[in-house]
Amino acid sequence: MSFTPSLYLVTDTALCGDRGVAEVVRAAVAGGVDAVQVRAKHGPDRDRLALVVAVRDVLAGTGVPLFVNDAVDVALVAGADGVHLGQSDLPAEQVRRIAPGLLVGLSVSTVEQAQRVDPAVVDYLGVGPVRDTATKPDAAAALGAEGVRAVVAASPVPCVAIGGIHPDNLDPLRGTGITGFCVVSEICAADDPRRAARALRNQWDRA
Ligand SMILES: Cc1ncc(COP(=O)(O)OP(=O)(O)O)c(N)n1
Ligand SMILES: Cc1nc(C(=O)O)sc1CCOP(=O)(O)O
Ligand SMILES: [Mg+2]
Repeated sequence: MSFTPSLYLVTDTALCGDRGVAEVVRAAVAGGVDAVQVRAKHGPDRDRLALVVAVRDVLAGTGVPLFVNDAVDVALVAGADGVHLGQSDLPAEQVRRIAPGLLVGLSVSTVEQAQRVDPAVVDYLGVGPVRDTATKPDAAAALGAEGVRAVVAASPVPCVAIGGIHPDNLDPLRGTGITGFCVVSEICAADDPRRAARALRNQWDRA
Protein backbone atom coordinates (compact mmCIF):
# COMPACT_ATOMS: atom_id res chain seq x y z
CA MET A 1 0.00 0.00 0.00
CA SER A 2 1.32 3.44 -0.88
CA PHE A 3 1.21 5.87 2.05
CA THR A 4 0.72 9.41 0.74
CA PRO A 5 -1.01 11.56 3.35
CA SER A 6 -1.71 15.26 2.90
CA LEU A 7 -1.98 16.40 6.52
CA TYR A 8 -0.30 14.15 9.08
CA LEU A 9 -0.80 14.93 12.78
CA VAL A 10 1.94 13.94 15.22
CA THR A 11 0.63 14.23 18.77
CA ASP A 12 2.21 15.89 21.79
CA THR A 13 0.52 15.02 25.06
CA ALA A 14 1.56 18.17 26.92
CA LEU A 15 0.44 20.48 24.11
CA CYS A 16 -2.95 18.76 23.91
CA GLY A 17 -3.47 19.66 27.57
CA ASP A 18 -6.61 18.90 29.53
CA ARG A 19 -8.58 18.10 26.37
CA GLY A 20 -6.55 14.91 26.03
CA VAL A 21 -4.81 13.53 22.98
CA ALA A 22 -7.74 11.40 21.80
CA GLU A 23 -10.16 14.34 21.72
CA VAL A 24 -7.65 16.53 19.89
CA VAL A 25 -7.22 13.72 17.36
CA ARG A 26 -11.00 13.42 16.95
CA ALA A 27 -11.29 17.14 16.22
CA ALA A 28 -8.28 17.19 13.93
CA VAL A 29 -9.61 14.33 11.83
CA ALA A 30 -12.94 16.14 11.54
CA GLY A 31 -10.89 19.05 10.20
CA GLY A 32 -9.09 17.03 7.54
CA VAL A 33 -6.11 15.25 9.11
CA ASP A 34 -5.55 12.03 7.13
CA ALA A 35 -2.80 10.31 9.14
CA VAL A 36 -2.00 10.30 12.88
CA GLN A 37 1.12 9.37 14.84
CA VAL A 38 1.05 9.01 18.61
CA ARG A 39 4.35 10.43 19.87
CA ALA A 40 4.72 9.98 23.62
CA LYS A 41 8.39 10.26 24.53
CA HIS A 42 7.98 10.03 28.31
CA GLY A 43 6.37 7.69 30.78
CA PRO A 44 5.71 3.97 31.15
CA ASP A 45 4.90 1.68 28.22
CA ARG A 46 1.55 0.85 29.85
CA ASP A 47 0.53 4.49 29.65
CA ARG A 48 1.80 4.73 26.06
CA LEU A 49 -0.23 1.65 25.15
CA ALA A 50 -3.37 3.06 26.78
CA LEU A 51 -2.93 6.29 24.83
CA VAL A 52 -2.46 4.49 21.52
CA VAL A 53 -5.51 2.30 22.16
CA ALA A 54 -7.61 5.38 22.96
CA VAL A 55 -6.53 7.03 19.71
CA ARG A 56 -7.08 3.78 17.80
CA ASP A 57 -10.65 3.74 19.07
CA VAL A 58 -11.21 7.34 17.95
CA LEU A 59 -9.85 6.50 14.49
CA ALA A 60 -11.88 3.28 14.10
CA GLY A 61 -14.01 3.47 10.98
CA THR A 62 -12.44 6.73 9.74
CA GLY A 63 -9.91 5.12 7.39
CA VAL A 64 -7.19 7.32 8.91
CA PRO A 65 -4.04 5.25 9.56
CA LEU A 66 -2.46 5.23 13.02
CA PHE A 67 1.30 5.21 13.57
CA VAL A 68 3.22 4.83 16.81
CA ASN A 69 6.44 6.74 17.31
CA ASP A 70 9.52 4.61 18.14
CA ALA A 71 7.77 1.69 19.89
CA VAL A 72 7.25 -1.30 17.59
CA ASP A 73 6.01 -3.45 20.46
CA VAL A 74 3.32 -0.94 21.38
CA ALA A 75 2.28 -0.61 17.72
CA LEU A 76 1.85 -4.39 17.46
CA VAL A 77 0.03 -4.83 20.77
CA ALA A 78 -2.32 -1.92 20.04
CA GLY A 79 -3.07 -3.03 16.49
CA ALA A 80 -1.75 0.20 14.95
CA ASP A 81 -1.13 0.46 11.21
CA GLY A 82 2.49 1.46 11.41
CA VAL A 83 5.52 2.65 13.30
CA HIS A 84 7.71 5.70 12.77
CA LEU A 85 11.44 5.20 13.30
CA GLY A 86 14.28 7.69 13.55
CA GLN A 87 17.94 7.25 12.67
CA SER A 88 18.68 6.15 16.27
CA ASP A 89 15.65 3.89 16.69
CA LEU A 90 15.45 0.19 15.76
CA PRO A 91 16.68 -0.44 12.20
CA ALA A 92 13.87 -0.51 9.64
CA GLU A 93 15.12 -3.83 8.17
CA GLN A 94 14.73 -5.64 11.49
CA VAL A 95 11.37 -4.05 12.15
CA ARG A 96 10.07 -5.14 8.76
CA ARG A 97 11.34 -8.64 9.48
CA ILE A 98 9.63 -8.99 12.86
CA ALA A 99 6.53 -6.97 11.96
CA PRO A 100 5.85 -7.44 8.24
CA GLY A 101 2.28 -6.19 8.61
CA LEU A 102 3.27 -2.73 9.85
CA LEU A 103 3.87 0.27 7.64
CA VAL A 104 7.30 1.74 8.39
CA GLY A 105 8.17 5.43 8.34
CA LEU A 106 11.74 6.69 8.69
CA SER A 107 13.10 10.15 9.59
CA VAL A 108 15.79 11.60 7.34
CA SER A 109 17.49 14.96 7.33
CA THR A 110 20.12 14.53 4.61
CA VAL A 111 20.34 13.49 0.96
CA GLU A 112 22.70 10.66 1.94
CA GLN A 113 20.20 9.21 4.40
CA ALA A 114 17.49 9.31 1.74
CA GLN A 115 19.76 7.60 -0.82
CA ARG A 116 20.36 4.73 1.61
CA VAL A 117 16.64 3.97 1.98
CA ASP A 118 15.50 0.54 0.84
CA PRO A 119 11.95 0.82 -0.53
CA ALA A 120 11.40 -2.82 0.40
CA VAL A 121 11.60 -1.94 4.09
CA VAL A 122 10.53 1.71 4.33
CA ASP A 123 7.13 2.99 3.21
CA TYR A 124 7.64 6.75 3.62
CA LEU A 125 10.14 9.32 4.85
CA GLY A 126 9.64 12.13 7.34
CA VAL A 127 11.95 14.86 6.00
CA GLY A 128 12.99 17.56 8.40
CA PRO A 129 13.13 19.75 10.20
CA VAL A 130 11.99 22.34 7.70
CA ARG A 131 12.48 25.07 10.34
CA ASP A 132 13.85 25.07 13.86
CA THR A 133 11.12 24.07 16.29
CA ALA A 134 10.72 24.14 20.04
CA THR A 135 8.72 20.91 19.79
CA LYS A 136 11.89 18.91 19.01
CA PRO A 137 14.95 20.77 20.30
CA ASP A 138 17.23 17.83 19.37
CA ALA A 139 16.24 17.89 15.68
CA ALA A 140 18.90 18.24 12.97
CA ALA A 141 19.72 21.57 11.30
CA ALA A 142 16.82 23.22 9.50
CA LEU A 143 16.58 22.27 5.81
CA GLY A 144 14.35 25.01 4.44
CA ALA A 145 12.20 24.30 1.39
CA GLU A 146 15.20 23.88 -0.93
CA GLY A 147 16.80 21.37 1.41
CA VAL A 148 13.56 19.41 1.54
CA ARG A 149 13.42 19.41 -2.27
CA ALA A 150 16.92 17.91 -2.50
CA VAL A 151 16.16 15.17 0.02
CA VAL A 152 12.86 14.29 -1.65
CA ALA A 153 14.58 14.07 -5.05
CA ALA A 154 16.93 11.44 -3.58
CA SER A 155 14.17 9.36 -2.02
CA PRO A 156 12.81 6.13 -3.51
CA VAL A 157 9.61 6.38 -1.41
CA PRO A 158 6.95 9.07 -0.75
CA CYS A 159 7.99 11.88 1.60
CA VAL A 160 6.28 14.14 4.12
CA ALA A 161 7.91 17.28 5.49
CA ILE A 162 8.04 17.97 9.24
CA GLY A 163 9.31 20.55 11.68
CA GLY A 164 8.29 24.15 12.28
CA ILE A 165 5.51 24.07 9.70
CA HIS A 166 2.81 26.72 10.14
CA PRO A 167 0.42 28.47 7.74
CA ASP A 168 2.86 31.32 7.13
CA ASN A 169 5.62 29.03 5.84
CA LEU A 170 3.64 26.22 4.23
CA ASP A 171 3.37 27.54 0.68
CA PRO A 172 7.10 27.27 -0.18
CA LEU A 173 6.85 23.51 0.43
CA ARG A 174 4.60 23.15 -2.59
CA GLY A 175 6.55 21.85 -5.53
CA THR A 176 9.25 20.24 -3.38
CA GLY A 177 7.86 16.81 -4.23
CA ILE A 178 6.40 16.02 -0.80
CA THR A 179 3.04 14.28 -0.79
CA GLY A 180 2.05 16.18 2.36
CA PHE A 181 3.30 17.53 5.66
CA CYS A 182 3.26 16.89 9.41
CA VAL A 183 2.45 19.24 12.23
CA VAL A 184 2.55 18.96 16.00
CA SER A 185 2.11 22.35 17.68
CA GLU A 186 0.01 23.98 14.97
CA ILE A 187 -2.83 21.58 15.81
CA CYS A 188 -2.06 20.24 19.32
CA ALA A 189 -1.60 23.73 20.80
CA ALA A 190 -4.49 25.29 18.89
CA ASP A 191 -7.50 26.61 20.78
CA ASP A 192 -9.64 24.91 18.13
CA PRO A 193 -7.79 21.89 16.65
CA ARG A 194 -10.57 21.21 14.15
CA ARG A 195 -10.39 24.70 12.77
CA ALA A 196 -6.59 24.63 12.71
CA ALA A 197 -6.62 21.37 10.76
CA ARG A 198 -9.27 22.65 8.37
CA ALA A 199 -7.27 25.82 7.67
CA LEU A 200 -4.07 23.83 6.95
CA ARG A 201 -5.90 21.35 4.77
CA ASN A 202 -7.64 24.06 2.76
CA GLN A 203 -4.36 25.92 2.29
CA TRP A 204 -2.60 22.78 1.09
CA ASP A 205 -5.43 21.59 -1.14
CA ARG A 206 -5.65 25.01 -2.80
CA ALA A 207 -2.73 23.99 -4.97
C1 LIG B 1 6.64 11.78 10.31
C2 LIG B 1 7.77 11.95 11.27
N1 LIG B 1 8.95 12.38 10.81
C3 LIG B 1 9.99 12.53 11.66
C4 LIG B 1 9.83 12.20 12.99
C5 LIG B 1 11.00 12.29 13.95
O1 LIG B 1 11.39 10.97 14.37
P1 LIG B 1 12.73 10.78 15.22
O2 LIG B 1 13.85 11.37 14.47
O3 LIG B 1 12.84 9.37 15.60
O4 LIG B 1 12.48 11.67 16.50
P2 LIG B 1 11.38 11.46 17.62
O5 LIG B 1 10.06 11.85 17.04
O6 LIG B 1 11.40 10.02 18.02
O7 LIG B 1 11.80 12.38 18.71
C6 LIG B 1 8.58 11.74 13.42
N2 LIG B 1 8.36 11.42 14.71
N3 LIG B 1 7.57 11.62 12.55
C1 LIG C 1 8.59 15.16 15.79
C2 LIG C 1 9.46 16.00 14.95
N1 LIG C 1 10.39 15.46 14.10
C3 LIG C 1 11.09 16.40 13.46
C4 LIG C 1 12.18 16.09 12.52
O1 LIG C 1 12.78 17.04 11.98
O2 LIG C 1 12.43 14.92 12.32
S1 LIG C 1 10.63 17.97 13.85
C5 LIG C 1 9.44 17.38 14.91
C6 LIG C 1 8.53 18.26 15.71
C7 LIG C 1 7.60 19.07 14.82
O3 LIG C 1 6.77 19.83 15.65
P1 LIG C 1 6.13 21.20 15.18
O4 LIG C 1 5.16 20.90 14.11
O5 LIG C 1 5.45 21.72 16.44
O6 LIG C 1 7.25 22.09 14.76
MG1 LIG D 1 12.23 8.27 17.17
